[in-house]
Amino acid sequence: MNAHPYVGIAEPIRPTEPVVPAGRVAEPMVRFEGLSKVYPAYRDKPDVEALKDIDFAIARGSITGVIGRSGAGKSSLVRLINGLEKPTAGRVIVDGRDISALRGQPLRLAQRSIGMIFQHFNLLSSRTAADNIALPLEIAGWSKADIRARVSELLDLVDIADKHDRYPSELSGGQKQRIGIARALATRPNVLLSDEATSALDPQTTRAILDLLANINRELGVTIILITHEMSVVRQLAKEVVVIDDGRVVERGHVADIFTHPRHPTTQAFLSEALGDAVPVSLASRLVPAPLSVGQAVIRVQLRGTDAGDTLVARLARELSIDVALLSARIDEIGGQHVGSLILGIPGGEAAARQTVAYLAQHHVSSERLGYVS
Ligand SMILES: Nc1ncnc2c1ncn2[C@@H]1O[C@H](COP(=O)(O)OP(=O)(O)OP(=O)(O)O)[C@@H](O)[C@H]1O
Repeated sequence: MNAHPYVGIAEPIRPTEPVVPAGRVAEPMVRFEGLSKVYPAYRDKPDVEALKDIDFAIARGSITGVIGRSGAGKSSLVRLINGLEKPTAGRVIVDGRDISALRGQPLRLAQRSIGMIFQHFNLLSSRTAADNIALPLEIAGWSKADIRARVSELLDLVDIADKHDRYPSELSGGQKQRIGIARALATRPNVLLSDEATSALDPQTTRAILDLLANINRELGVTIILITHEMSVVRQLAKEVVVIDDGRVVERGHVADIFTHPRHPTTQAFLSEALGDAVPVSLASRLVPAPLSVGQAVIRVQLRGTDAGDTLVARLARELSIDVALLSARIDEIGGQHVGSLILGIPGGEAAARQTVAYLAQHHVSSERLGYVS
């Protein structure tokens, strides 16, 4: 029997050894308990501690983003959730069952209740869209008539009913990912693991796929775990976020809280990248480190969860009587709070620059002197 991770089954699996008594509403969909993963030394390569002491839970029906840089341990976490890897220590409980303890047929059955979507779609090029979606149903032994009905339902769900007979080579990236999503959902899994599923798509298609995933979560109640290195994906879709760095969970909580008040340097770096904190090239080329007799001090203001972002510059200018120049601005809203960065030009010499920095600090807004321009 084929053991592709995306393959599902027709009926809900009956747990053989439930860890938690049935009916416990609060039981999360996925729970990591003291989870560690070490890949043993190989030839001249030392041991790799890919995951260290992971302890957190993912609520049923939630959409959780797991974000981290390359090598942080995201793929290892995915492989531990769907039982393709065994933990070195600890365990992973999925839907009440310790998946890390399952082997053979019970493991294959459990894997079928976890849908997977991939960055490069992993469709079979020799099969049409409909036949790709049908594959897990064929493996699960559905009848031809049931498969036909279910495939047609799924094509409607992902909104590409007209592509039924098309081959992957005839489809766009977004359409291929829709097929991937339909295939992952074919057998009604409880959990959908998305492993960088939008990383190969353009921003507009990404948006459409994320909207589709949001609808699926809302309508089918499937728990979605989004593995990504892109903060924008987490921000658009997830309510909860887990930041992994060097195999450890370094921050975790509501997306709005974490991204408006990032504490760990990795989270701060994700935010800066997403918001484009970089100084515009035309400004950077004119910046000098020492004050000029005539010119402006250039100050970068970090808006992190302040609700006063929209009036801050106006108030600063009015209250300090300074002709503040707005040299660059990037403001976004996360959970109703302003997040972004402004680059201000402050004329009036050192005294005005110091006053500005003090004013911002008084209002709990952090700032940084970038230099001076004439
Ligand atoms: N099968 C393996 N054998 C040995 N080391 C591995 C194996 N798989 C992953 N690693 C190592 O474990 C660490 C975590 O890798 P992992 O692929 O989980 O990270 P990731 O966050 O998914 O990275 P990426 O975004 O680049 O895929 C890395 O140092 C990686 O080299």
